[in-house]
Amino acid sequence: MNEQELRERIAMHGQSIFNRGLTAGSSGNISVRVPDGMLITPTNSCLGRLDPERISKISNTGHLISGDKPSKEAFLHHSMYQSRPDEQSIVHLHSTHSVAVSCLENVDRSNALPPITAYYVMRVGTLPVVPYFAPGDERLAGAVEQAAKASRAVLLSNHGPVVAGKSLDAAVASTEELEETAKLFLMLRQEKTRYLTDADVTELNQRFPG
Ligand SMILES: O=C(O)[C@@H](O)C(=O)COP(=O)(O)O
Ligand SMILES: [Zn+2]
Repeated sequence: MNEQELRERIAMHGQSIFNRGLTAGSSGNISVRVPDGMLITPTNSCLGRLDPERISKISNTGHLISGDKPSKEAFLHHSMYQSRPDEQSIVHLHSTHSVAVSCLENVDRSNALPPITAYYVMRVGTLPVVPYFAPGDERLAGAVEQAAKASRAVLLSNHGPVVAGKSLDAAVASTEELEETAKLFLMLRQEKTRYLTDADVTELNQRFPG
């Protein structure tokens, strides 16, 4: 996809995400790598009403090349790309059930969600939880960079998910699957539940690597 097509696809996904209530107001941000840096949604923009021409383009050193002022989380996207050189896109949302899990006191901070379904294991895998810092706090960079070495998805405490993918479509699909699994996890909290076993997870990772 060329840069113009990527801009249009960011706007298309933003609108779809917003229209389905997966993030509200001006929350969330989306980025895609381009050869000379990244495209990222402007700060305070509503994902449902993005203008492809105004999407920010920033260099690999963090300088604005064109478009509106970038998301305040651009540094966080940059850190995640550093940890995951094969990933091409990152999505951060305030999707309700994922945010709810990020607020639980006794969540497993090495992996917030159990393997409930095969598709979750294939699309997300593990979900380390990063300590709380205010949005835009640069201390998030180091924490996310470290956590993302082992997982394409991280959960920011009392905030929400950040998910990388090998394409924009893949990053969006993984973020949606994470949200559905967070919802199932919360629905099943009072129920005796059979999660997938370690052997099931190993088999899935062998059958569907990457
Ligand atoms: O929660 C926040 O403030 C940010 O993480 C966010 O979701 C939206 O920030 P901008 O991308 O700067 O609009
Ligand atoms: Zn946020």
